[in-house]
Amino acid sequence: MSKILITGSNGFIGQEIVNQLLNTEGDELIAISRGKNRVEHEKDFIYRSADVCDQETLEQIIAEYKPDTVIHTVAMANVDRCEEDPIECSRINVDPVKYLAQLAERHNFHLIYLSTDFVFDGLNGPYREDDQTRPLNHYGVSKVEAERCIQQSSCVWSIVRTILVYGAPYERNRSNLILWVKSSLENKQNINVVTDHYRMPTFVGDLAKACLEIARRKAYGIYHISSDEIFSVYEIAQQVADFWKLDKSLIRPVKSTELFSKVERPSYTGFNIDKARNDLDFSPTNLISGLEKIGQNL
Ligand SMILES: NC(=O)C1=CN([C@@H]2O[C@H](COP(=O)(O)OP(=O)(O)OC[C@H]3O[C@@H](n4cnc5c(N)ncnc54)[C@H](OP(=O)(O)O)[C@@H]3O)[C@@H](O)[C@H]2O)C=CC1
Ligand SMILES: Cc1cn([C@H]2C[C@H](O)[C@@H](COP(=O)(O)OP(=O)(O)O[C@H]3O[C@@H](C)C(=O)[C@@H](O)[C@H]3O)O2)c(=O)[nH]c1=O
Repeated sequence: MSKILITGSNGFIGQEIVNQLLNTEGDELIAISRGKNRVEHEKDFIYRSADVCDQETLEQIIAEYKPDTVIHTVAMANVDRCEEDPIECSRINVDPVKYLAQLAERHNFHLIYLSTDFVFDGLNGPYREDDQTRPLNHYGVSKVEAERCIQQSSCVWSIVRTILVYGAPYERNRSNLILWVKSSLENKQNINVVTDHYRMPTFVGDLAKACLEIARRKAYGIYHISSDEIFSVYEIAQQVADFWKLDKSLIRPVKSTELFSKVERPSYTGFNIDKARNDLDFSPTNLISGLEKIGQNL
């Protein structure tokens, strides 16, 4: 039996990984997040409320439970907040990763780190794993720095980059792009949606499955995990309206410069996912199937 420790287990992606891991046999789970545990499951698991910026506590937890793998999802993932407070962004997004890489060297575990398409500038997508990074904002800079800390260490590592993750969240009060569009249109609210951001949206179940496959297969290096369909965010909103038969006229097309005056985001990302297909048998959920799955879970 392998021991997998997940940081950020109360987060959108963390909760999905926790549930998938508990729903399959074979691995033992240790979960860490800041507050009280917010995942209830019929199967017991070890939960420790801890701040990953607290190095002493982190080392004590690693030394006590001796995980084989650590999946690190914790981040300040609000891009605007990262821009407003780059010091806090670096404290949460970089420092714990640097320390986890050192712990991975000392305690011999496989470190799996969640990263993003925002490491790229959006001028040459879809991107391959070895393409040159060039982040446009502080969030992206912090993720590149964290990636570099891992790559420069001698630990055993995987970096999982992903894009605009959506799905039915375990906690019903949590939102993401699809649920925001759906609920706004249901409530007859007008929304401004960008026509010049192109993404390959990622179904959260696919991402969690890929992280666990990487852990189980000991697949090392960088992995790009997303769908393989490129849409503008405006097209995604249109598809949501079509799928749930909502009023499309409430969706107002706008340019990103009208919406985001301070923080630049990459225009055209998307990933080449051949490596994940080959090494992990990764097979992405398309947007319509993702919407169907959300519909079944709401
Ligand atoms: N969501 C997306 O579309 C994408 C996400 N990613 C990456 O995936 C990862 C996970 O994202 P996501 O699940 O959406 O993020 P969330 O914000 O939903 O989850 C982050 C979790 O980390 C916890 N946390 C934050 N700071 C600390 C800390 N100091 N110590 C312990 N726990 C902490 C939070 O706890 P609490 O709830 O208690 O505050 C929260 O549960 C991130 O690394 C992000 O950069 C990459 C691309 C796209
Ligand atoms: C708030 C808002 C966003 N959008 C668009 C902008 C963007 O393309 C998309 C999602 O906007 P958000 O501000 O939620 O997220 P944003 O910060 O753009 O998205 C990112 O999240 C981080 C964590 C990542 O790592 C990325 O992969 C990425 O998907 O929706 C609108 O069109 N209208 C709006 O009112």
